Amino acid sequence: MQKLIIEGGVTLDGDVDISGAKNAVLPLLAATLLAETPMTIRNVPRLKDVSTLAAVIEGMGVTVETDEHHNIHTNTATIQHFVAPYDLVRTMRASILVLGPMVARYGEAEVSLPGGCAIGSRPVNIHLTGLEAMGARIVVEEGYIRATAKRLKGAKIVMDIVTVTGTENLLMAAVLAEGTTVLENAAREPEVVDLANCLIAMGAKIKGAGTDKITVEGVTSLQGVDYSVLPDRIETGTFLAAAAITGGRVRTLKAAPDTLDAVLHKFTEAGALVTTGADWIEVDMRDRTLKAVDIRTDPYPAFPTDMQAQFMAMNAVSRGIGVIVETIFENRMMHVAELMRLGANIRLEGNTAIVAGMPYLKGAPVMATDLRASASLVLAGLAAQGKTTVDRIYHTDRGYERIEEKLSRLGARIQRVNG
Ligand SMILES: CC(=O)N[C@H]1[C@@H](OP(=O)(O)OP(=O)(O)OC[C@H]2O[C@@H](n3ccc(=O)[nH]c3=O)[C@H](O)[C@@H]2O)O[C@H](CO)[C@@H](O)[C@@H]1O
Ligand SMILES: C=C(OP(=O)(O)O)C(=O)O
Repeated sequence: MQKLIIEGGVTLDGDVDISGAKNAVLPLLAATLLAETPMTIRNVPRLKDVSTLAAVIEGMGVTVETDEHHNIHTNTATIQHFVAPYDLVRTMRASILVLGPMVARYGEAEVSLPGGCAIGSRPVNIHLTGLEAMGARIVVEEGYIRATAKRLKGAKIVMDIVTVTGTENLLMAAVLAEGTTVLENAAREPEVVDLANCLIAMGAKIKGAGTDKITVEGVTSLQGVDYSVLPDRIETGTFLAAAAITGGRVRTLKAAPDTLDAVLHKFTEAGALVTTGADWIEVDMRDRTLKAVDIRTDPYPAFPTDMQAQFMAMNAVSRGIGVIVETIFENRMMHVAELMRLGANIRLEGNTAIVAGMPYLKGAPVMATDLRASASLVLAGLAAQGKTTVDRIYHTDRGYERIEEKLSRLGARIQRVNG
């Protein structure tokens, strides 16, 4: 198993290129199932999750070619069957995203029930009731969701909870349904908008993406297009946090500043100098004091749960006390115990963490429990005195492309080792 070894205490300084967004490319790959002609997705990050979803659709018979320029080319003409198997789905819950497009276009789909994961139980009931409202017959047996429909029918769907992949799945189902679908209490995340923009380019009729009410007029077919993935706002935020936590300066290039308002506001509140251009963001923490901030996670445009752990690491070495409330996932505080192994002073009360900033952390062996927990441990390791070893970095590789190379170029002493 691979690990990251970090010698902390280096002030980071430099520019870093941001990759395409994991949470945008996954629904876009699923959307290629809707295309009757070949399709190209550009700015694809090289991530484990991308290869997993590519394997899911390839397993169905779709031709998937990845080139050396971060592009994926797909062709659904060769599709043979409609099953997303357990051994792939269990490694990545977002595989559920193939359900909506498959049942919409082919009238049947069989997707392993994703099950829970480290951060929460994460049910998919809203995906399923939404498809049922569109006329799909859903049967859950032997660990699989089997969905069938002659042709989906437009419906008014009010989602109980704001769900990102739920909104995306129902959006991809609605584009080929007969008649009008209205998705209420829809997720407003930039990745939902990116998917809608791609679907519109493919020929879909969608209004309201980016608001909580999305209206879709179904069409009978969609064509493949050439589409470039939105920059990853969470990778961006993580590298900016690396600047803040080491008292340095990092400029993230090929970024999308307008997707990060809530996060940038918190960097400013934490004492950083934040500057932006059309496609870059810089956090400068040199000669400034890092201050603890209060965070409450909520659906977009509020502060994202996927940046909560990284700000926890920042608070751990800041001046003052910061209160962090996680409202999206019931078990997304597993990094607390690991950060405490590095000397962080954190009191956990349910889904609230009270973090008292310490003058310094000290390196230690720690274990990643999930993707963003791993990012918080890397950040804490960059700030800590001495050596930190982060184990189980297969979590990191799900969502960060060559994190150690990108951080090394900013001056970090970090290396990936086997065993
Ligand atoms: C691939 C992807 O895009 N992943 C993101 C997506 O995950 P994902 O789409 O899985 O997260 P959701 O937005 O669906 O989850 C929000 C909350 O709704 C609950 N829920 C969801 C669906 C459902 O049918 N029933 C239900 O109860 C979940 O358990 C959770 O408590 O949004 C999350 C919240 O911003 C992010 O942390 C993830 O990085
Ligand atoms: C929770 C995350 O991803 P996923 O939904 O793919 O587990 C994440 O990106 O932080």
